[in-house]
Amino acid sequence: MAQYARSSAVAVIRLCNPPLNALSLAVLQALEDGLKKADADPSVKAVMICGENRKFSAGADIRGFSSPKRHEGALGPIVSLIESSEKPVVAAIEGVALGGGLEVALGCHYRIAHVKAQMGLPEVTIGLLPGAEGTQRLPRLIGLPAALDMITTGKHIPATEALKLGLVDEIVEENTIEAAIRLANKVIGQPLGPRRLSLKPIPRLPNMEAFLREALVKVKKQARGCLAPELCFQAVRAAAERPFAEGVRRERELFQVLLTSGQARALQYAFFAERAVRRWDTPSGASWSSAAPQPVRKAAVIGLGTMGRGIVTSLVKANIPLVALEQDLEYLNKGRKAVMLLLEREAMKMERGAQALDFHNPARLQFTVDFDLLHDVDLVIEAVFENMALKKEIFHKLSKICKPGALLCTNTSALNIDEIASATSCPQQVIGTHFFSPAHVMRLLEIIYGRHTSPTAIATAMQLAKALKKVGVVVGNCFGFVGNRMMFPYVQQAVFLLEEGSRPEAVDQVLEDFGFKLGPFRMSDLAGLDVGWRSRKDQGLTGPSLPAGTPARQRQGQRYSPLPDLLCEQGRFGQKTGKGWYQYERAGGRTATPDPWLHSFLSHYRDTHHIKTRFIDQEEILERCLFSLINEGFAILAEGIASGPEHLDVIYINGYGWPKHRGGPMFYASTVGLPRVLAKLQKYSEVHPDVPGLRPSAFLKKLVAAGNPPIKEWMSYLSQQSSKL
Ligand SMILES: CCCCCCCC/C=C\C=C\CC(=O)SCCNC(=O)CCNC(=O)[C@H](O)C(C)(C)COP(=O)(O)OP(=O)(O)OC[C@H]1O[C@@H](n2cnc3c(N)ncnc32)[C@H](O)[C@@H]1OP(=O)(O)O
Repeated sequence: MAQYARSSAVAVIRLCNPPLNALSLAVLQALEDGLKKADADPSVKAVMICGENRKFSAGADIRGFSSPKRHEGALGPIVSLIESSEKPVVAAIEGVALGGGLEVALGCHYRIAHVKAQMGLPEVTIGLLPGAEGTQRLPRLIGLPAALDMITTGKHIPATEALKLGLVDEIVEENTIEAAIRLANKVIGQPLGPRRLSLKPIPRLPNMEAFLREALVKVKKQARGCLAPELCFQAVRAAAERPFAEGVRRERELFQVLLTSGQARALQYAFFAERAVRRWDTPSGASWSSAAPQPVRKAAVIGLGTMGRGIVTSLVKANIPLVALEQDLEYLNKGRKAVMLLLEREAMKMERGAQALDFHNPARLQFTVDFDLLHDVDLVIEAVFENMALKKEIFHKLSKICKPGALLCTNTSALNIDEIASATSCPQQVIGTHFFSPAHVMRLLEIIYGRHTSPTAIATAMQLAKALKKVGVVVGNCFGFVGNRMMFPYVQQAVFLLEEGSRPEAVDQVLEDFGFKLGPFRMSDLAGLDVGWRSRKDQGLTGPSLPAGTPARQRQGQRYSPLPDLLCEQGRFGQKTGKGWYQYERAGGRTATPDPWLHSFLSHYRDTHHIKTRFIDQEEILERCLFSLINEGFAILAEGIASGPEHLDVIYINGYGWPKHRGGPMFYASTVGLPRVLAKLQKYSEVHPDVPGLRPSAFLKKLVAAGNPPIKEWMSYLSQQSSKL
């Protein structure tokens, strides 16, 4: 748990808890023992603390926070013990020093870091605050503005920036341990008072009050209902306003509030869920543990519309040489211009700028209309618009032109992977890679295997997600896959609520108050209403192929709302046309304002169809939208389309703006309680028997009958499945 050794007069304490030396209670005990041993040994003149395997520490063991043991006071006293040592203590930071790990380093009298090390206090991202006096020491070391920024955002900073901020005393490119031992020997006998952060005053700001006021407004705005950032702020404010010991007391109180909060549980669940989905498997037995990815040395993207441009940008940022293909020169030039603009912007955001991206080099990024140039690529991502015939034509061509073994990916958001693969002679190499817009920003990559997709293809797509710094989630093939399939009943309920008397702004408000970045109507306006309209026309739900005499508000005996189709017929496609569910300042404008035209259009529509309007309260809006989405999630799990609830949650958090502090839809259902979700669905389903999305799924009923088991046991109620959580 921690090794104790000697390098002449320097005692070396090495934290050991692979892979990242998380601070479990055992590690902390061993650290304390080591410090006491060094203190008691008169031949020890200085101490050096480092971590096993060139990693300092990723902080407190997050799994430990859900245990009933008391641990809130476990680390703070040890950090104080380090600081009060009469022998100089040097931290040798390699790899990561995060959370409690950095707090240990802050207790040390000197900090030396490897140039590639990363530091941060990311507790806020798991619903906590740095509870081992970090909120009190960091502002004393690097000043209030920088400390507040690090603590309320949880960002990791590289060693070079840490040096500029004064967080570390020195950075080294070679052996950090040797450099730290040298430093420890050098400072033996020097006064330690000035190195004890708890004794330092906070550097004053010209107008502390105004700074804190403005900072709080910013923190609250960014938090969007998440509690931890504001409590982090309060702890740092205590550092600015109170003596050290009082600040520590305040930090402990606030830490305790967060530790027992539902939000912390949700965020910690989300942390492990994101890691659990990396261990993918399929019902046919393919698995991450046995499938090896193939290398992607060169890739191609077909189609330079909005999605294709973002995908190209992502691949260039990941340093993958690339061919970008369009159907003709006009589209190619338009696409090239847009891609270059995106890349210029990305380069400006990066530390080493455009040089690092190297996108002006045709050997790294080539634009073409010539399909034959795809003959030597390892992977192709097709990103043309959602049309099965067009996609099949392209895949047929690809299977003839590409080299054997090349991975053929389709960026479809709903279409059948098997049908696309049927156009090729190599269906085992065909896979869905569903990116989310904007593709160079959004973290989610939904990876869809078809009936014939090989384990190697899945492993390669997962490897690609990692290279693109995205979260890959492997799911099965069905209409809309996981994300959009769960979205359909949610959006459908939102539209039905309008028919029954609500307004877009009222529905959006409820869901945005819940924590979504955008409510369903603002989101549809952003995505473009025409996208769904085209899909509904292709499905024969609207448009010229609709059989004459079809009732306006029914399709195949089920309730249907033609409202979105009617808006599209009016040319209201959302932001792009300046009008949709809202009105905008101009076509392409982003500021949504309620539209009186839409309100009277809705009244007229309700009159035409003799719909009695009623007042719909917030609870009904929230429950009908969310529970129908969750209900679809249970159906997806029962069908084996996803191998666990964590997959659905990771998809929703990273691709659909679901508030992370609520843990994802399935985790949320577990916190509401499955009996309650079931009872509400039953109630709404009785009122709306023609809406299948409200009919409780058999799996949900089974779990309720089984006594509402915890989320990690759900899958065991389906034959043979086990949870990865
Ligand atoms: C019982 C607890 C006693 C402690 C008492 C403390 C008392 C309170 C006082 C202080 C409170 C301090 C609060 C904290 O320190 S909270 C922790 C803050 N740290 C973090 O949030 C960092 C979390 N880790 C990461 O962000 C990443 O792991 C990173 C370090 C960036 C590395 O990323 P990557 O290279 O992608 O590796 P993985 O994420 O896959 O990690 C590898 C496995 O390690 C597990 N892991 C990582 N960090 C922790 C951790 N802090 N605790 C437990 N486990 C951790 C991770 O889950 C991976 O394992 P697996 O694949 O099995 O899930």
